[in-house]
Amino acid sequence: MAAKQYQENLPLVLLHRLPSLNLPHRNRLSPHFLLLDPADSQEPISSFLSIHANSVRALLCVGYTPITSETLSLLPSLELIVAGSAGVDHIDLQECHRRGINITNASVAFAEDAADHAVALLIDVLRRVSPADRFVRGGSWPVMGDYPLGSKLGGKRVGIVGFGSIGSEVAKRLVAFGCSIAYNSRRRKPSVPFTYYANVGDLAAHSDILILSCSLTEETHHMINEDVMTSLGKEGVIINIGRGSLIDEKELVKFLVQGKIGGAGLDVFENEPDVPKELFCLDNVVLSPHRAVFTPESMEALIDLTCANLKAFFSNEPLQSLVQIY
Ligand SMILES: O=CC(=O)O
Repeated sequence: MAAKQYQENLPLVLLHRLPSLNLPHRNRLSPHFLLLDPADSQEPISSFLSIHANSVRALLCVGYTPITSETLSLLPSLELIVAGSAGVDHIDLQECHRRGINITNASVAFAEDAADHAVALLIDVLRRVSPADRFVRGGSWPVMGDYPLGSKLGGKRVGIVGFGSIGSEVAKRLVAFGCSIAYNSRRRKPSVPFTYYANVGDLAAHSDILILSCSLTEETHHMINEDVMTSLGKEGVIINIGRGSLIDEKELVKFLVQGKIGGAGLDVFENEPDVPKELFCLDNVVLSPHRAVFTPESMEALIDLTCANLKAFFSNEPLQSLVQIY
């Protein structure tokens, strides 16, 4: 197969995916690129890669398939990784930086849906939509009478951690709900009109709600710890659509079980798909299975972005969603 298409001069794109992951955009990509898929080959992956190693300049990473320094060392000609995810914590970024490999991600394709999901989790926690649904379905209404009041979203002080494309979509929505916004990110963004806190603990101390939409790095691992949750306070709510390990999850469970924070809406967890069982019986906690960014529409946007990045790369034009590596 490769030999035929090498002749057709299509640019080579290596697919990197766990065998369980499908490539929904295969039909859209294959007219323009020769997709080298180790899953199509009988060879073990290392010999497959060694055959193509020197020809592969671009790699398409499906889902969160890890890209380690070992994988990178098999691909000496690699110049570009197109990640099909917003987060790139499954990729060895420092090694990419050292090798001069660019990375693009999917945040811009996913931002609106991720932001919608963050707001959905938040409204659910504040207004107790999911537990109220269980109350009605479980037949408790006629027996127990009025359901306890939830609290209003408008007027809340929301601290957004990570103010990239997803964080700014969250802000846009919550401004419309009448919330006041502040944010924390690596550095202050001159074009953003909201109060900036360089320290996440200070942001928590000035917020009723923390929404996590930043990337997971060595610096942000467990950034939401005992001190930050204490600063957020007993009524405070945490929404996490970033990565589970942004929060010290054991500490979060303790704070929730002991009533030391007000609630949480969580789409991501430290050891997915395992979720701490202690959370299951808490009505002030809403859980979703790492689905914030996924809609049929966001998948279409991902395909468009993937094609655009690969076409730009092979025609020496600027990439559409280059990840800055610090
Ligand atoms: O979590 C989802 C993503 O990183 O795309």
